[in-house]
Amino acid sequence: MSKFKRGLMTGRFQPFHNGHLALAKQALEECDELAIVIGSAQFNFIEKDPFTAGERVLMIHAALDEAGIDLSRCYIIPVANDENNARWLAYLRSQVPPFDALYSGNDFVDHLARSQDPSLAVRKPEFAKRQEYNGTNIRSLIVTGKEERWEHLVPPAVAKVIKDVGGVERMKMLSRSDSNPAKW
Ligand SMILES: Nc1ncnc2c1ncn2[C@@H]1O[C@H](COP(=O)(O)OP(=O)(O)OP(=O)(O)O)[C@@H](O)[C@H]1O
Ligand SMILES: NC(=O)c1ccc[n+]([C@@H]2O[C@H](COP(=O)(O)O)[C@@H](O)[C@H]2O)c1
Repeated sequence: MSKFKRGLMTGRFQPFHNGHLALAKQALEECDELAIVIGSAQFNFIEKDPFTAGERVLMIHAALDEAGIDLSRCYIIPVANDENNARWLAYLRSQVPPFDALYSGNDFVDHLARSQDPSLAVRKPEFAKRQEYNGTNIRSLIVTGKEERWEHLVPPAVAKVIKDVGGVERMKMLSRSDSNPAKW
């Protein structure tokens, strides 16, 4: 029998990389089911958040499928941010199926969750190659580098989605100050 009925992991997944996949596998070893929450779902087409929530759903679904993970055990749920951090956990619970374990290596998320429900189990990931498997690093390599510098850091299915949606060109465009509203 699993330790938990349903785990939840949250992240922006810009893009979903090998570290995220490792965390999903770790959670699925301990939980019957896993909810993967796509946070900051309302943001897209900006440097830090280049992909839409829908594109991130495609990435995660394809990566789990490619890894041979039983998709019937997984829920992929985009959730827009709530401006009120003090009620974040209650807000999150209103958007997702019930969960009894939260998987997060983010200290801020850990702090918010524990302060709002001291009984919730918060599980830390065993970080996989944190310097390389890191969204900020991967976005920077996509913008400045060639395919061989970033492709091995994401599941092959994710690299395909990034290319299919024109993600590389989009990110290069967003990095140029004249085409990025955030830099106007
Ligand atoms: N290399 C990794 N191995 C295991 N878990 C990871 C790894 N990188 C991130 N995570 C975890 O995945 C979740 C979502 O992380 P997040 O989307 O912030 O990834 P990130 O790569 O740190 O992104 P960014 O650099 O874009 O902020 C968090 O709980 C985080 O701790
Ligand atoms: N107030 C909120 O809506 C709130 C608070 C904490 C985390 N989150 C989300 O949880 C996710 C976790 O953050 P990391 O991707 O940085 O681990 C983020 O996507 C963020 O959007 C949202």
